Amino acid sequence: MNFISTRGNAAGIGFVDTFLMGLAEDGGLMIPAELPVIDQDKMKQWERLSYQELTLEIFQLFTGDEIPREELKQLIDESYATFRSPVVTPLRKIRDDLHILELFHGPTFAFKDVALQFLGNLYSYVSQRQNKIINILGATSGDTGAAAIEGVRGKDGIRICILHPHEKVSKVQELQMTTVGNENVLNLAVKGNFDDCQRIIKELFADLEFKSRYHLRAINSINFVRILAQTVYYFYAYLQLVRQNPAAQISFSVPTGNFGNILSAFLAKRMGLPVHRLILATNENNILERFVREGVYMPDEFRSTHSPSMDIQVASNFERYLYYLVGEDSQQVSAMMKQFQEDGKVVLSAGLLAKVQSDFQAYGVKNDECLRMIESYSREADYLLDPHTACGVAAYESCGDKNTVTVVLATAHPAKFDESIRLVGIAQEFPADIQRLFDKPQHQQLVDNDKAEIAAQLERFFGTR
Ligand SMILES: Cc1ncc(COP(=O)(O)O)c(C=O)c1O
Ligand SMILES: N[C@@H](CCOP(=O)(O)O)C(=O)O
Repeated sequence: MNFISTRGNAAGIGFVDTFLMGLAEDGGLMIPAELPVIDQDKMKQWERLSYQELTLEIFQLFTGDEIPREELKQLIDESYATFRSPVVTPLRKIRDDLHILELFHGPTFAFKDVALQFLGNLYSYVSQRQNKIINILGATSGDTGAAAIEGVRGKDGIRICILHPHEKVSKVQELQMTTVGNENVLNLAVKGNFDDCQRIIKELFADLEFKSRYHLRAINSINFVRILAQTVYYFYAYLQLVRQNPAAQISFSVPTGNFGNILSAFLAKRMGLPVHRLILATNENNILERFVREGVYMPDEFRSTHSPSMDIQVASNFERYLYYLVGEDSQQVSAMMKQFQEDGKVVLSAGLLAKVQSDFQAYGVKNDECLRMIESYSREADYLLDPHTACGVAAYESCGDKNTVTVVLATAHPAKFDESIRLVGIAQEFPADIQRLFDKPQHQQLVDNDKAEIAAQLERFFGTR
């Protein structure tokens, strides 16, 4: 399959080169030149596949013959062997109308493991097969960083540097990233917020000379392979539910910050997955909710919330959605992104806004509402929600269709966000893998919110062999 940039200046690039490229060279984001369409017959054949088998089928549509099927299968099997659940992403029924898709059974207890265990193995594979230098640069609000580090720590030929916002991630997230003692890992704690971290790495990726000198690779969702790996769990959840009830109409409520998680759902739907409704759940950093409600995409004041991983204003994958919204017209996307750079906002026409509102329902969850959800689901359903999942549940409660089936994505284990859980008076026991982090030494460097200082750190870390 060929991949192109949302801004039109990269064309005819294969799967592996797209994976290595991360951000497109024209500053846009890579997407498939044409999305495959999966018909109902194919979907029926997929109904009884395991998670790993389904991943193989979906990935093969995108990798073509660039990765031999047996080798791809091995990469996938290795990636999901680290999960604590044999079905990888189990569904829990709360009520007839509500299921929770638990995406947190990977090594770092967050949904990011689903894609990043695979990306880590794929980087190793490409590094060995093509003798490529793999220097990974990423930004995190907490979960991507931990999962990416876990995916590559100690792997030959790979180094990773992760920027996280200092004192704006949870204690467990910080420990997961910074207690890793491997020499191929560098943690930079930036005196800023996640948007600052993401802006700086995007600027470094956009500096083509710097990017090529240090062989920079991406693990954030600017890398299309991240998005692709996340489409699988939508198919898997849907197929499990229609096997039990073939007439079910199925919706998803998706906690979203960088627009990656819900973009995967949107693409799955474009590929033929019969999704009834897509509910976009945000927190008080509600730029995406306002976009769906008013048709104006404009960052607001940054807020620290009980769901810190979604404390994001500028959503990386928004540009990919814009591309589909404007009918795959890369010139229009370029013009809109230029407008965003110059005026700090994108304003939609009434026609486009109507289209957005037919694609998504959106709801921004207030801090107190998030806590109320955690408390009431613990008391009434005996289910402990993490605060991000609680946003997904609150969004469903507010705008879901109770006569159909909605799947809320549980994007993290509650133990990762004990600071928020404790606020509702719930004491939880940590899984042993989390508890043991508290006894380990931490490795991180505090840096200013300054691109030049961070570039100098990268030169030191990636520049030596
Ligand atoms: C726990 C958790 N939930 C939800 C999200 C939102 O996912 P995305 O940014 O892909 O939309 C994130 C990260 O952003 C996260 O870490
Ligand atoms: N919530 C994310 C933010 C980065 O998003 P990504 O999907 O682009 O990696 C995190 O946990 O870091």
